[in-house]
This record gives sequence, structure tokens and C-alpha cells, in this order.
Amino acid sequence: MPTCAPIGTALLTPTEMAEADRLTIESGISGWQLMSAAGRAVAGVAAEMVALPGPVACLAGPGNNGGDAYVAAANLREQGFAVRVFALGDPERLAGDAAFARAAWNAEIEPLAAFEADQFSLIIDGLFGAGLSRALDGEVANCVERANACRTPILSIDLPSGVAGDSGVVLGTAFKARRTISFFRAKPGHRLEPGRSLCGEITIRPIGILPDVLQTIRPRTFDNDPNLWGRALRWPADAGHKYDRGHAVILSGGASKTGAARLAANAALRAGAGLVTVFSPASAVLVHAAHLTAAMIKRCEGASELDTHLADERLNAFVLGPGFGVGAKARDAARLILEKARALVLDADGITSYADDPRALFALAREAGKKASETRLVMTPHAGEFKRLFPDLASSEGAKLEQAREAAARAHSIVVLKGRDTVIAEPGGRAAINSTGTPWLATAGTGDVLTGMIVAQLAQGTPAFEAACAGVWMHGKAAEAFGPGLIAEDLAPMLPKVFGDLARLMDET
Ligand SMILES: NC(=O)C1=CN([C@@H]2O[C@H](COP(=O)(O)OP(=O)(O)OC[C@H]3O[C@@H](n4cnc5c(N)ncnc54)[C@H](O)[C@@H]3O)[C@@H](O)[C@H]2O)[C@H](O)CC1
Ligand SMILES: [K+]
Repeated sequence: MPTCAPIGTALLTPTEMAEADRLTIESGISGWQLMSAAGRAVAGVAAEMVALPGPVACLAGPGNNGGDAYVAAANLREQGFAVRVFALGDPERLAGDAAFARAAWNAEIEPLAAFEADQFSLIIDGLFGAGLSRALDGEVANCVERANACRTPILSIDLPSGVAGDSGVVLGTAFKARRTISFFRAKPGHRLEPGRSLCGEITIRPIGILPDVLQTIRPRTFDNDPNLWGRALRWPADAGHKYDRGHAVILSGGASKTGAARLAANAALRAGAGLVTVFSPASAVLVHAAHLTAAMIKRCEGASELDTHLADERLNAFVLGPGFGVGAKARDAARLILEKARALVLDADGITSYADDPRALFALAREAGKKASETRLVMTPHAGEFKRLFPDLASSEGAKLEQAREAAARAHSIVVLKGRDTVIAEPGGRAAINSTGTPWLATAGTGDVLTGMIVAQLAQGTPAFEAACAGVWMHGKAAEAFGPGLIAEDLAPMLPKVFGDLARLMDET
């Protein structure tokens, strides 16, 4: 097995994090050292959140998350804060490092029932972290709800208690933290909703865990950032030709539904495709001609004309779906494109067209992948479209990361499961979670723009997973760059700034 470090910023599940802990301890750094560093880091963030003398409440659970809270409590006391500790369960029953931590606190420990949230300037949540194993209920759920109801800021250790580290799902109920501090690497639950929103501002601190452990753990989930795909992205060569940058094709719907194709076409040009052609039914050619300038237009009435056009092998990446219409015409087009092993971004109507027979699409993607020796299909469903192709997976409540991963394997394709926390998954199991973007992206046509940004990377020869990740990232960055008041047309004009920022980022790394 190769032991090279993973490329990208890894996100570790609680199980992988426990393994990171174990491997570090095995290499000679004690668990107590790790917990001491973690607790001190918690106290450091707490001191940024509240002025002396507090008061600060430390809620300590029955495991090592509670251990971190005891260390933080002792450290804050040393700094002069008034600290009270409230424990869940019998503190005498703590074991291992957490028992050491309790001993270091060496002062009164009150029962959780005595905790009154509104009497404090800060609440430190050390009830459960990576070890959360069931839904919060009874006394604990009650405590969480009382804390959330008052205005006292909450600092969660590792995760807001109640948030599952591997999925971001809430088990029972969960703290709504102002800030969350975690250690070494973030977890999927910090990035996936609703966990992401419940964390507030997230701080990740090193506590002595050795990055080398990642070579053994071989994580499969990553932050969607340029560390993951930046080196795979193609930039125009100094003496390059436009054909070196690929020729993307956007298949347009009929005369009354042409806007979606143009949004995709303009985005594809800005995102770096050398040439972009809109394939249009005869009825819509003039509508496109009235609006498009750099993008070209070609009449394409149906399957036989598409087949003829596909003889030009320079047409290497396609978008099918936005405004296209649902039905046999879309299926014929997808089949012809994939049979020729061209890259295809399938969205909207293109996805829905396979609702009755998703397996037919998956088989086409498998064959195209075999023929090209790389994944050829990128699907960009939102939750509703995802459910049409993967009804069984969609019924597993909230487990978005695993849903996307299984769907990608089943469909032999890259699955971009959209949302605030878009997940991009590949058939081999690698997945990325995106964090760029703003709520203003929830507006008509932004999905069409995304297909254009992805197809541009495919046209330039970037492998499908990296192409999809880069497209999703820059789409969100473009929204951030524009700010409030965004409509779909505003995204592509932001790309020059996004590429400028990306180039600077790449130079720095
Ligand atoms: N490398 C690191 O990141 C380090 C992390 N540290 C901290 O350790 C915790 C994980 O500790 P662990 O003991 O494995 O789990 P927890 O403390 O989160 O909880 C386990 C404890 O809680 C009980 N429990 C679970 N769910 C419930 C529930 N719903 N209701 C009641 N009780 C529940 C379970 O039975 C156990 O008793 C990690 O998050 C970090 O904060 C270390 O400090 C070192 C380095
Ligand atoms: K916690």
C-alpha cells in the first residue's frame, strides 16, 4: 500500500480521530499530554470570548470531552476567572486521562441539575465530543435546551454536544455554539449541516498529534479547497492555442427556455474553456444569436444531428439538462455523448429524464468510463433530483456524505450533491465537502452557471473529480466576491477575481 501523505486537507471521522490519537500515543506522546494541550487551547479561546472574571460554567461529560473541560476549568481558574464545574454522572467514575484532569481541577464539582445557564458570561460545553453514541435525552437534553434559550455564549469542545462528528446530524438535540474548538483536523460534522451552523465559528488547534499518522489512516474525506485540486487544474499555457483549452458544448432547450444554456455557456467561457458552442434546436437559434457573442451557436435538432456533430472529436465536454426538457430526447443525447466517451455534466432535466430507469444511465457511465479509462459523467443533483435517481439512499435521513459516496459508486460517476454543504463524491470513495458560497446562491439559474464552471474544467482536461470540486469551489467564491443582491448573471463576471485569488493562493503553497 502506498504511504504517501494524502493530498488535500483531510476531514477525520471520530473513528479516524481516535486512530490518530492511538497512533500518536503509540509513538510516545502520552494521552495526558494531548488532553492537557486540548484543555489549554480551550481555555485560550474561552479567554478570547469573555472578560475577567467571568463567571464561566464548565459542563463536563463522562468521557474525555469532559476531561478537556476539567483541564480548561483549571487553566481558566489560574488566569483569574471565576469558574464552576457541573458534571454529568458521577465524576468519581471517570477513568484514565479524564480522571487525571478531574484531579487537577481539585475543587467543587456540582451536579448538572444545579446548572443555571443565565448566571454565567460563558458556558463551556464539554459534555460529549467524538464519543457521542446516542440521542441526548432527559436531564442532558433539558440542560442543552435551557442553555440555548438564554443569551449566554457557548464554546463547544470538539463538537456541540448532540452533533454527530461523522455526519453533522443532530442526535436528539444539540447546543447552538458561538464558537467550537477542535483539534488536529476538522471532522465532517463540522462541515455538514446542521452541524456546521451549530458550531458557530470553528477553530482547529494542533495538540501534538503527528500529521504523519494520516499516511496510515488514509482519510477519504476532504475540505473542498485548492489543496485538493489546485495542482490538477489547467491554466492557459504561455504559447497555448484555444483548442488546447478544450471545446465545451451546451445543449439548449427550445425557444422559450434558452436562458439556462446561455448562463452555462458564458460561465464555461469565463471559467476557461477555449471554445464554447451552444447546440440549439432550430426554433431557438435566433434567440441565442441575439444574446451570445463569444459563444458560438450550432443548430442541433435531435439525435441524428447530434450524432453527426459528435464526429468532431474536438468537442470534448458537454452540459445536458438546464432548460432542456425531460424525456426521450434528453436520454438519446446523453446516450450518444457517453457512447463516444465524452465528458458530460448532467443536471436538472437531464437527471430527471432517467427517473424511471436510472440503471440505464449508470450502465452508460460505466461503459464510458471503461472506454476513456476515467470517469466521464458528472451529475449535479439537488436533494430532490438526487431522490429521483437514488430513492433508497435518499431515505437515510441526513447522512449526506455517505449518500453521495454510495451514489457515486453505484452510478460510476462524480456526484455533486448540492446544498449549502455541497458534497462531491467519486466512485472510488473519495469525497469533498464544500464550504464556499453565500445564502444568495439560492436563486434561479445559479445551478446552470455551476454546470458551465464544471464543464470548462472538463474541457481543459482536468480529471472529473477535481473538475467538479474546482467548479463548485469557484462558484461559491464568485458568490462571496459579489456579495448581497446576487443573481445568476453576476457569477461569471466575478471569475477573474476568483482566478486571481486562486493564483495567489497557489503561489503561496
Ligand atoms: N485527538 C483528539 O482529538 C483528542 C480528543 N480528546 C477529547 O476526547 C473526546 C472524545 O472522548 P471519548 O471519551 O471518546 O468520548 P466523549 O467524551 O465524547 O463521550 C463518551 C462518553 O459519553 C457517553 N455518551 C455518549 N453519548 C451519550 C448520550 N447521548 N447521553 C449520555 N451519555 C453519552 C459514553 O457512554 C461515554 O461515557 C474528544 O471529543 C475530545 O474532546 C482528548 O482530550 C485527547 C485528544
Ligand atoms: K462538546
